[in-house]
Amino acid sequence: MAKEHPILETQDLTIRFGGHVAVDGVSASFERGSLTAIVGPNGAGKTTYFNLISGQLTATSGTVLLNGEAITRMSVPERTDKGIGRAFQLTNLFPTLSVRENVRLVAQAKARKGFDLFSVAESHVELLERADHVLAEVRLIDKAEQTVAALPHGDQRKLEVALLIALGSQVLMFDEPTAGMSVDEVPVILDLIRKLKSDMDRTILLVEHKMDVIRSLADRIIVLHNGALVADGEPAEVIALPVVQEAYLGKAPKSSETPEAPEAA
Ligand SMILES: Nc1ncnc2c1ncn2[C@@H]1O[C@H](COP(=O)(O)OP(=O)(O)OP(=O)(O)O)[C@@H](O)[C@H]1O
Repeated sequence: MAKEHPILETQDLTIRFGGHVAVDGVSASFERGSLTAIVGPNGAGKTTYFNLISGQLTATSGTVLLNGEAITRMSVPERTDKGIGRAFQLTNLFPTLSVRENVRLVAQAKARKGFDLFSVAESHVELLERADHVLAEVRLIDKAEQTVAALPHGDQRKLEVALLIALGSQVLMFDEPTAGMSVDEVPVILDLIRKLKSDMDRTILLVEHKMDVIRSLADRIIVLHNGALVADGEPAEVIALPVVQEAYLGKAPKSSETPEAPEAA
């Protein structure tokens, strides 16, 4: 049997801004159902790497593959259609409509896009059922009737994730998902991310600075430094590396220690 492609892969992915190489030959592959945290000091290239995957930026060289298909030159909407879901970038919430209607409208738009002569258009009831299924998945079903404008911030974020799922996102990307959240909203969103992985087998990429968040969620950590991938492995193994200790805990590596990765690129 042919080997299954990793759901997402970057091969020698590079972007230059003038003379500055912000992402420098990053090769990494992501298995279905995995949760990978991408870490590194400020300016390491984490958000730029995200932008290259989701399409906000186009690589100078290298390739992004989704299910084995090159998406490197595709626009953001094309990548979204293919299954890349970047969280908290949606501006198309309808604040005066209910939570359920918001999800239904996205499910409907998605169904229309996939419509062809041989497919059967889904009925309104089927779309509502689909919407409720997604809302149950993100633990927002009990708020289905509420208008979006009345939702607390944490629930609006859940709804945004629901919309990505309704759009068919296979890879969910979170760039500092707890930034700007109140203390009681943080566990809500962390719990959601955990459930997306464990209950729904989604593939999750997370840019995060907070080590406690990373420890509690990630099953793999990738470290970027000056745009390059310098470490890639299990959380405990990677966190113990001098390069990570230095960047996150302010501990300078001893001169005898070389910041080598278990699986350096
Ligand atoms: N559009 C751009 N034009 C020029 N330089 C850019 C652009 N986007 C990013 N950079 C530069 O690329 C480098 C990587 O930036 P990036 O925002 O990806 O880092 P980061 O690891 O996400 O940092 P932080 O943790 O502070 O968010 C930085 O030096 C930044 O100034």
